[in-house]
Amino acid sequence: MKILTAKQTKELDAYTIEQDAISSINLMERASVAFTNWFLRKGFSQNNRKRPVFVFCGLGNNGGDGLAIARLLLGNQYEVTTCVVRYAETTSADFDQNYERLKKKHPIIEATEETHLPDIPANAVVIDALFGSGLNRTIEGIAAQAVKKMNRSGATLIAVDIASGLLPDSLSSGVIVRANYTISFELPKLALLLPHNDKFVGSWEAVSIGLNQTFIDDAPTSNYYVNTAFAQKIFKPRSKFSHKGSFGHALMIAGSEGKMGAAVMAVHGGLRAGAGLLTVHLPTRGYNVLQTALPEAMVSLDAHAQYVSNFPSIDDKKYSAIGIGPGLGKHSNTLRCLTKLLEKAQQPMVIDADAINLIAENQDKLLTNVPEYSIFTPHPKEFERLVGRTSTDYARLRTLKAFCQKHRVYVLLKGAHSALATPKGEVYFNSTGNPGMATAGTGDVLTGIITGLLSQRYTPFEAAALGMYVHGLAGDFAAKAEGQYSLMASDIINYMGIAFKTLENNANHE
Ligand SMILES: NC(=O)C1=CN([C@@H]2O[C@H](COP(=O)(O)OP(=O)(O)OC[C@H]3O[C@@H](n4cnc5c(N)ncnc54)[C@H](OP(=O)(O)O)[C@@H]3O)[C@@H](O)[C@H]2O)[C@@H](O)CC1
Ligand SMILES: Nc1ncnc2c1ncn2[C@@H]1O[C@H](COP(=O)(O)OP(=O)(O)O)[C@@H](O)[C@H]1O
Ligand SMILES: [K+]
Repeated sequence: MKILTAKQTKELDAYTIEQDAISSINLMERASVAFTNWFLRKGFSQNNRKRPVFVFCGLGNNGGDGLAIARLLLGNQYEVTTCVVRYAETTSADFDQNYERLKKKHPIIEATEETHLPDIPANAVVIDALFGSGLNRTIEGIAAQAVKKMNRSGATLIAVDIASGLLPDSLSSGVIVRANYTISFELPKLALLLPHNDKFVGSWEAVSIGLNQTFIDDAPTSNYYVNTAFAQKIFKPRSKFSHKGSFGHALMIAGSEGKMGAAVMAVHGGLRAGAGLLTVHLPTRGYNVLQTALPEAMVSLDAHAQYVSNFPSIDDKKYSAIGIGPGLGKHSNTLRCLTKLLEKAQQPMVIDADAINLIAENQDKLLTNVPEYSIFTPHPKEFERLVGRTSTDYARLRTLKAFCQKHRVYVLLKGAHSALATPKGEVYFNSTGNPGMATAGTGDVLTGIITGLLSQRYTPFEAAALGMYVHGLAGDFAAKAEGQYSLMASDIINYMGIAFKTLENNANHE
C-alpha cells in the first residue's frame, strides 16, 4: 500500500471527482459515512448509554466532514454538541453546504473567542474536525484555544483524517490534538507511523472511501505500508513435489558465553520460517543447550568455548543464506572472524545485534566489504551506533534512506511500525506487531525468520518484508491469546505456525 503526501492526496481527491463522476460534496459524505460507520462499530457507550459527543469543526473540508458526521450521529440517536471554530472569515463550499443541512435541525455553537467554547465533560467523546490534510502552518488564536480545551478535557478524542496540528508528512510544531484514535481516509499518512507522533495519533485506522485506484497506482512515492495484501503477494506456497533441498540451507552464526539463548531463538525462528536445513555455528559451550532445545538443527562447533572465533567453509556455496549476530558478543577474535567472513561472503547476509555493533565500531574497515543487498536489522540504538544521532524522526528517515543508497544494503530499523529501507531509497513500514514484543529475544527470532526465508530463495527484499510482517503477525496472535504483558520471544515462535497458515490459507483461496 502506498503512502502519499498531502499534496498528492489533494490531487487524488480532485482526480476522483473528475474521473469517477462523483461530486465533491458526495465524496465528503462518503468520507463522513465511513467515519461514522467506524464510530458506530465502536459504539462509545457507558453503562448501556451512548456517551455525549462533541464535534469541533474548522472552516475547510475537514470541518465539513465534522458537520456531516454530527448530522449522521444525530440520526443514530447520539446526543451531539457541535461547535464551529471561527478562526478565519472564509469557508469551503462543501463546509457551507453541510453547515446549512445541519443548521436546519440542530443548534450550532459559533466560537470566535474562548468563552464561546463549550465545556467538555470527561465522559464525552470528542470529534476533532478542525484541520485535516490542508493544515499548512501552526495553529493559533481561537483554534489553538479549542485544541487546548480538547486536550485538557480528559474525554476520548477522535481525529477526523489526522489530529489537528499534525502535518501529514513533515515536522509539526505548536499545539496539536492528542488523539486517542485517528481515522484516516483511504491511505495512511507518514506522520501516523513515526514514534514521536504517537501521543497525537493514538491507535489509527485507514478507512476506504473509494478514491481512484489508477491515480494511486501511478502516483510516485518512496514510502509504502506493508499490509496483509502486500505480504500475501510476496508469500510463496509450497509446491506438491518440493523437498527439503528446495528450501535451501541456512547458516546462523550466533552465541557467546551467557547469550547462547539468543542463538537458540534465532535458530528456532529460522526453522519455523521453513528453512530446509539449518546449521548453527556457535561456541562449544552452547552445544548441549542448542541440541537439547532444537534437535532439528545441525551444529558446527567453533574452536572456542565461549565466543565465536571462526566459521565453517562457505566456499562451495553450500549455504543459501547466512545470518550473523544474535548473542555474538564483541570479542576481538569475533571481530577478526567477522572481518574474514565479510571478505569471503559472496551473497547477501542478514546482519544483526553485535555484528552490527562491530561493524559500527570498525566502519572504515568493514562496511565496504558487506555484500551488496545484505540486510541489517538494528534496533534504534544499534542504528544510532551505525550512523550517529539524529534529531527528529524525519531526519532519521532521511539518514536511513541515504545509508541504504550509499552502501547498497537493506536496513530494517526495528520498533513499532518497523521501517525497511532499500538501496533505492524507498521505505516500507510494517503494519503488524505490538508493544508486548518489546522484550528480550524477539529481535533474535526476527533475524532467524529473515535468514530462513532468504535460504528459500526469497530475494533479500522479499525475505526482509515478509519476515517483519510474519514476525509481527505472530506477535499479534500471541498477544491476542496471552496478552501483551507476559509475551515472550518464544511465544512469537509458537504462533509463527498460525501466522504462516493465514498466508497459506489465503493463497489457496486465490
Ligand atoms: N482528500 C480527500 O481524499 C478527502 C478529503 N476530505 C477532507 O478534507 C480535508 C482537507 O480539507 P481542506 O483541504 O479544505 O483543508 P483543512 O484541513 O480542512 O483546512 C482548511 C484550511 O485552513 C487553512 N489553514 C491551514 N492551516 C491553518 C492554520 N494553522 N490556521 C488557520 N488556517 C489554516 C488552509 O487554508 P489557507 O488559509 O492556507 O488558505 C486550509 O485550506 C481532509 O483532511 C479530509 O478531512 C474528505 O471530505 C473527502 C475526501
Ligand atoms: N511497540 C512495539 N510495537 C511493535 N513491535 C515492537 C514494539 N517494540 C518492539 N517491537 C519489535 O520487537 C523486536 C525487538 O527487537 P530487538 O530490540 O532487537 O530485541 P532483542 O535485542 O531483545 O532481541 C523488533 O522486531 C521490533 O520491531
Ligand atoms: K482533524
